[in-house]
Amino acid sequence: MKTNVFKTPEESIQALAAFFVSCANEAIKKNDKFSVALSGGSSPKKLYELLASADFKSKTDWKKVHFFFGDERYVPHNHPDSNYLMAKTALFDHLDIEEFQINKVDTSLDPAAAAQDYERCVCHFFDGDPNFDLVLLGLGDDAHTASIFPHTSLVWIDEENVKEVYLEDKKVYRISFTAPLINASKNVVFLTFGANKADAIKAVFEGEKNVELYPAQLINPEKGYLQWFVDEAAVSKLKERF
Ligand SMILES: O=C1O[C@H](COP(=O)(O)O)[C@@H](O)[C@H](O)[C@H]1O
Repeated sequence: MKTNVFKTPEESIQALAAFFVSCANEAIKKNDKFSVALSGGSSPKKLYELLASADFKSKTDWKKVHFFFGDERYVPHNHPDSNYLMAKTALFDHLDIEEFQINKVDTSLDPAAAAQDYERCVCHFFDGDPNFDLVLLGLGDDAHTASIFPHTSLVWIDEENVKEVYLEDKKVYRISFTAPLINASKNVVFLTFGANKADAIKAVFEGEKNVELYPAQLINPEKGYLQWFVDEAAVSKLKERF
């Protein structure tokens, strides 16, 4: 595991955008395609906008990039909470790509069927043996990642790759990659910044091992490479400094 610490969120995002395109270029050179699972929430929006900017648009062959979603809110695709809509507005709309390159969760199905359908979609893309070139993740203030929230059934899933989860407190469903699918990836990257993430980072890095309470501790790619892109504020509570 490598932790990359930057002074500001902007510097973290800039470095992650550079890593994204180098990872894409390496995969395209080797396999003629690049598979990436995007994260949702608020943190990655600026990353997607940067990737869509003139500086980065020309740095990889976007026609060879296949986009998936590490988690999705169970809402229609035009709903303001939709991770797809955020990525579309910030990134897809600015790239010269085809619709088939964007693998979205079918939220018109019921939650369990949507998860099964997305599981099939992922398995089909990888001929039954999913291993993404890159999975982008965020970290919630409560140490959740993707939609693997504390004290939910998703923490303990070890068979399925994609699963629905009901969040009792928010009264909503989400569809999420499971930890085994994420851990089968070649590269896994957390983008986390801001002082509001300092307690969650401290718990994940230096807290007791308790995946039920801190689900992000589940992330440990078997053969892949785990990296964190963080700012100084996010790691300000750690005893061990980088
Ligand atoms: O709910 C979500 O939150 C996490 C963290 O999001 P952030 O808004 O605090 O950056 C994110 O990884 C996940 O994809 C998202 O759906």
